[in-house]
Amino acid sequence: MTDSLLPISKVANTGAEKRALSYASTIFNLFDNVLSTKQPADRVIANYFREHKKHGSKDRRVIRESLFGLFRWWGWIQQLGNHKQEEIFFSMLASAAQLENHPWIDIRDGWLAFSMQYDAAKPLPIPISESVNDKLNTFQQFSNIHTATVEQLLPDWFWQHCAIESGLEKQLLVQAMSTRPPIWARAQQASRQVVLQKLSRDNVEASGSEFFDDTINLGHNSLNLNQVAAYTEGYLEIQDLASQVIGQMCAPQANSQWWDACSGAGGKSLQLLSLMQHSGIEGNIIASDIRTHALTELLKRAKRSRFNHISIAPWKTDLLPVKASYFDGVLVDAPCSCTGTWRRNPDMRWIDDSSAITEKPELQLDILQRSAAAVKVGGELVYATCSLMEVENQSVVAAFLKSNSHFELERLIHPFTGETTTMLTVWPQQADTDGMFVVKMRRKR
Ligand SMILES: C[S@@+](CC[C@H](N)C(=O)[O-])C[C@H]1O[C@@H](n2cnc3c(N)ncnc32)[C@H](O)[C@@H]1O
Repeated sequence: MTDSLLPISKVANTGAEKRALSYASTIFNLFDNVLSTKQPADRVIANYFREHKKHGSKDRRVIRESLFGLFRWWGWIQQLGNHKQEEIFFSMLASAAQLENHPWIDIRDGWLAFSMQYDAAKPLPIPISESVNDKLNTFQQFSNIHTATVEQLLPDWFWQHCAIESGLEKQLLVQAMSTRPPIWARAQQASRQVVLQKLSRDNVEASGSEFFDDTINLGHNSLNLNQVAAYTEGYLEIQDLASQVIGQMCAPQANSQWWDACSGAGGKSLQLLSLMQHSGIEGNIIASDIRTHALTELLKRAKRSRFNHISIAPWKTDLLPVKASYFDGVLVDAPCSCTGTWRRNPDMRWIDDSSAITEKPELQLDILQRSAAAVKVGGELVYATCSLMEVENQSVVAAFLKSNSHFELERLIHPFTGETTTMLTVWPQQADTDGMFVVKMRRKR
């Protein structure tokens, strides 16, 4: 990471102002690096902390949360002006801290004191409600930018590709996209009740979910999983609830043969194994990916969770790495724009552009076509993405079915809304999750 310096002329008079200046220059460095290199903020911040060991846990939290706050509200605060100008950057930091209701009021007020909005007679109100409309009002008053709108929190190119038309639905989506979802996980190798007891012994706050009987909600507290016995002993896997919907829609039968054609490090492969176990005898899973190191990680996770019926078959060429017409089920969890995971990575909505969406459908259709050859007659083909965009979802499936009339769509019941559909989108606002898309097709002949 190259050092990017905020030109600071302000002089700190109090301890809080000194800390505010010091945090501001670190956050500016990170923020400017993310924008200029277009590398994910998570990676930039992890590299920075690896190289700068001086920061304690509170520093790390202030820096991390403030950086993510800037990206979460960037659609509004970028209208304050050029972030490379000192007073403007302080205004941006103070706004983001206020919109996020950060608990470090002294730091926020330090930034406010150096900002172009500073007026000693007008302290910032705390806290503001979680409603995105209330936040918009507060921002408009603070900045005097009365043209700011709720939709601006997501980039224009997102709206150009998004099927949502109703104003209310848009608002609900932005409301969800402006907050972080809880950490969702799954119980495996034991009932949820047993896993919740194990978590409680380690003082980890957790609860069940009404939707699936193995889902666990770990809330918003940050966790060091290596100190959580339920995790190290393989009884707990972190997996967003929307992602869990995909395994649930696969609904693998006992003793069935599944191929996870884009397995990555195996989030869904492990879920499929766990579901098979629930329903009786564990079947077999073969996991494939073009990234062999992800498959190595998958084998480590499977070992920790004591799942034996899994093997790997990396894609080395475009030729099928597994037997043709053999599997009861094939899951294609295709590479995509990841717009459904923007709640956890708010930087991605500003460092990506529309090519993140428009470049993927050709590859998605190609992987789906090639993988379909592995499904046996009567077997199932599941296509999934963590995208919310029609061009990566419904359009890819329609193009596939047009030239593969031996497959037909199956009906699915949306687990959060009860709606029956053939093309199931999980929207983040439905159950406080990421966004996902899933379709199930059956091979007729
Ligand atoms: C959405 S991720 C999969 C996530 C994974 N299923 C999980 O649940 O953790 C998509 C995966 O597709 C893989 N991929 C990309 N291009 C591919 C290709 N041409 N063939 C097979 N896999 C590919 C990526 O390496 C990535 O791991």
